[in-house]
Amino acid sequence: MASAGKPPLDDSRRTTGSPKMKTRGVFGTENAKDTLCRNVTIYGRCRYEDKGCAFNHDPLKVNAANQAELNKKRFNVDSPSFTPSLLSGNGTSAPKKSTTISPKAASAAPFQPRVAASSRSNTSTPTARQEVGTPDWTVADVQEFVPQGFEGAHVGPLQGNGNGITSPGAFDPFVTASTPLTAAGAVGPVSANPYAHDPTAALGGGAFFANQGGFQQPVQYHLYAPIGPHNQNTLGYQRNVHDLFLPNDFREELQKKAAATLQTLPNTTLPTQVDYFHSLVPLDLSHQKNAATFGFPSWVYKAQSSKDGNFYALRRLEGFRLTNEKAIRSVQAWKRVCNGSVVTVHDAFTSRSFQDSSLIFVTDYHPLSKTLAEQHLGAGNRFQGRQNNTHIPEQVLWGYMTQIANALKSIHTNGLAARVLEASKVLLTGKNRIRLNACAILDVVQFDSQRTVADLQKQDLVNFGQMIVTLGANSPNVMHNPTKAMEHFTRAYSPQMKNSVFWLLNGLQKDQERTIDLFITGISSQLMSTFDSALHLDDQLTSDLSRELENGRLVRLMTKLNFINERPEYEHDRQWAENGERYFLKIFRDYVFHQVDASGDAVVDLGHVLTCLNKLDAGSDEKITLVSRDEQSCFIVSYKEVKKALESSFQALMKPTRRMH
Ligand SMILES: Nc1ncnc2c1ncn2[C@@H]1O[C@H](COP(=O)(O)OP(=O)(O)OP(=O)(O)O)[C@@H](O)[C@H]1O
Repeated sequence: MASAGKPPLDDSRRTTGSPKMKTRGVFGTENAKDTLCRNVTIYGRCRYEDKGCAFNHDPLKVNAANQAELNKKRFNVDSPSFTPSLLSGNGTSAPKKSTTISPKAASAAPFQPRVAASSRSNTSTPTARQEVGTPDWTVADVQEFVPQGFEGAHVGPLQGNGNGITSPGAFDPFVTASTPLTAAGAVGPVSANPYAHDPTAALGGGAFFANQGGFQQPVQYHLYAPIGPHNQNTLGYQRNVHDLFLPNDFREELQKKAAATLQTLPNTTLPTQVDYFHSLVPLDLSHQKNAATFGFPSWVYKAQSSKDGNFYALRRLEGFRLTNEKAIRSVQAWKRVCNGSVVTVHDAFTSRSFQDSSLIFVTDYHPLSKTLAEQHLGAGNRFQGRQNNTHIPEQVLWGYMTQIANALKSIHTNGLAARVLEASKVLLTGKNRIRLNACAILDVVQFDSQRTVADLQKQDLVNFGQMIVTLGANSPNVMHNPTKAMEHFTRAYSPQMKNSVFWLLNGLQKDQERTIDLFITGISSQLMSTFDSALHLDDQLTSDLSRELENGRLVRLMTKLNFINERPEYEHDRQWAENGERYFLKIFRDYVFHQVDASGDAVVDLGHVLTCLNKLDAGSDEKITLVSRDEQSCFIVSYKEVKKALESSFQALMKPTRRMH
């Protein structure tokens, strides 16, 4: 039942008493007469109007004073509902808008779900809902109110997951808010988020996470599910809808990457600006400080550049103090390393934006990439029992070796050494596609090291070998016992692979010259096979791309049509009127999109649409019969004529003087 002090709802669904309903009854019955009945807002009328409903049923009568009062209570960025619940839970005051909400947050359209509005109803600003929220307060929205996990953080007990871990609506970029959430709050692909265990740890760990449960809305992948006739049921010349677009998994992968790239964290306590970067999003899967690789704890963020608008990965070395200016200049040489197997380095600078002295490296950002350690050695796994370190097939390992050899060739040719060659610093950016990451860092941090480049390059080869053995054994610590590690490797892989790795491991021996060039010569047959795979992939991508080619053309054509059709400012223009020469463009639109079948049902046939648009684009001589909606006019026109009308109408539209008459 609707709780006291609120308008009753017509819809029986509403009577089940959503938890939000209880929080929304802020109007006392004494001012009910000044309050527009919610049923009027939602359904246009109220069944209880004559049965004692105390609320106002005439929108015009809602007095202005009340309106002003309501406007004052409108939801805005300062409203508590925007306060991350973990912060408020900790008694931390709501961060100020100016310091916490990035400029991007306001315009982050893809992540501004309508359901964000429903989260408002969960907090102390519900009054705005009825009057302000009508445009997005559709009946369809009514049911879904607030994701459970999010609500729990405010008003209810914490949500528990199957592992006994409580998650107060922890931020998860891929949890949809538009789909009704389960009790665990997880729908759709869920990325591992360490902070879901312990949100406060994020604050201490340098990665300043804010609780944004239910804020993000992923792309609705299911809308593209390839349901349709199977190929064997169709004739050779027939096409399925999904034959016309990118393959599903590839499209989904690209969309996920785009979503990850555009992801923002509006209420984060990370700095709003780090030099010329803004909109920081942490990428680390663990909040534990680890200084093993660089001698300083490092944190990785995605950020957008205000110089060029592109997204970059920022690696921050916490607590680093630059003592020698020359050190940071060594990054210049790394900027020249342009290689498909190395994450490109763009810049390095020191920063105090994190309230300490930090060193920041700017590199390319590769959305949704994992490290090889995460992929094969179980690093970053939230649940120990879930480690799934499967044996890496020999062909895949050769692929990795080829790519690393390619990277080292380029680095060594530039007179540099990778220095960091470990599984946690190699990024997997696509299927079996890897890139060396974080190479330039030790050149700055250990600038004063006495080792020569030649020496460091030799060390690279040894590190390379050790990494392959570690990956082959699927065990991060296998190199603690090299003999056992090699025994295992010999059992699992071919003699050629074993010999290559053995050669690398002995890179420091003085008796023989060992360079990356020699190694590449030694594995040439494998290079050919990797090269061939790359060519196949290239062919595949070219063919996938060509499927999309036509779509862009047709979108442009449809855009043109829509620019012209039914422009309100031309309503009384004879050129556009019922007898005007452009009138049939409007009817053509009906012909393409609004046909009905014999029983009056809409014809939803993509094939028909594509055929018509293609013929229009080509200006075919084929004639079609266009009948007006009132069936009073009938035109027999060729596509060629429609095309001519489309072009001239569009040109007319483009002329600025057109509206002077
Ligand atoms: N350039 C980048 N583009 C996209 N993601 C990246 C980039 N660099 C690192 N990452 C991601 O950031 C996360 C943290 O990277 P990092 O190199 O710190 O690895 P790590 O596993 O945390 O290692 P460590 O424990 O040594 O800090 C990883 O999940 C990695 O995939």
